[in-house]
Order: sequence, then structure tokens, then C-alpha cells
Amino acid sequence: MTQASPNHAAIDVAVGILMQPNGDVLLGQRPTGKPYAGYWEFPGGKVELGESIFDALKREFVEELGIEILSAEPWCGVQHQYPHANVRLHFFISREWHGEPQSLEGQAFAWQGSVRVEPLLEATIPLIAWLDQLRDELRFTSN
Ligand SMILES: Nc1nc2c([nH]c(=O)n2[C@@H]2O[C@H](COP(=O)(O)OP(=O)(O)OP(=O)(O)O)[C@@H](O)[C@H]2O)c(=O)[nH]1
Repeated sequence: MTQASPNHAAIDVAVGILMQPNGDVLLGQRPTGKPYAGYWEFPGGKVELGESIFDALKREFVEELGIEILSAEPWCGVQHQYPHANVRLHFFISREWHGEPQSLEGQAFAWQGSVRVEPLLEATIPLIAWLDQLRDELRFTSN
């Protein structure tokens, strides 16, 4: 079967938006070998059995970027049906972490004010307008 049925159990995914004091956020580009290679996303990955969503977030940031997340607030949830999977994305915003991002999976990454990298994963596209709104509320200027 190549298409996940709409009733197929959703896969929980923990996703983190690292936000610098000036409002810039970190995006990564999916490496070769993963579905949607070359697409840009906020770093994260699937929650493993028996793991909390926050623990999954912390694990993925260590594995992919060598970053230790110290704290993060749940921000929003998005459910999306891809041809390969039905995903439930749990987005967090973190302003407190240790370390500089490293490309541990060979992926590119970029700090962005107004997000301009393309293409973005489909389920992540609405987040950009919501982030711009948040940035406006927090009075970050676009660049
Ligand atoms: N990390 C992340 N995943 C996203 C975003 N948007 C989005 O649709 N996804 C989807 O969420 C799922 C994440 O799975 P993944 O393959 O990256 O997870 P993983 O790192 O645990 O992969 P692995 O199974 O190769 O270890 C994918 O289906 C991906 O398309 C996003 O902004 N960030």
C-alpha cells in the first residue's frame, strides 16, 4: 500500500522552533535519504514508544544538531495527511538552549527572520504566517 488511509493512526512528531532574542528562528533542510529530501522544516522527529513529546524534542535536537534544549513552550499542533504518512505535529518554541547548531546529519540549516527558504514541508507552510504574527506581537521587525 503506498497511501496511508485517513484512518491510519497518526504519527506524533515533536518539532522545535529555536527563537533568538532578535526573533530569528532555525530551519533545517531534510537530508538525502529521507522522504521530502531537500525540503525545509523546523528540526524535530518522531516520538518513540514510551517517550514524552518533550523528551522526543530534546533527543532529536541532540541527534540532529548537537543542541541541548533547556526549556520550550508548547505552541500549536497541526495534523496533516501526506501520501506516506498521517502526522500530528507538536510545535514548541524554545528560547533557552545550550550549544551552536552542528550539521550532524549532513543537513543544511539557516537562521531566518521572515522565513524565505523554499520549499517548505506542506504542513509547515501555515506556521510561517503564524510566526510572522507572533513576531509582530513581540515587535520583532522583519528582515
Ligand atoms: N521535523 C519536522 N517534521 C515535519 C515538519 N513538517 C512536517 O510535515 N513534518 C513531517 O513530520 C515527519 C517527521 O518525520 P522524520 O522522518 O523527520 O522523523 P525522524 O527524524 O524521527 O526520522 P527517522 O524515521 O528517519 O528517524 C515527516 O513525515 C515530516 O514530513 C517540520 O516542520 N519539522
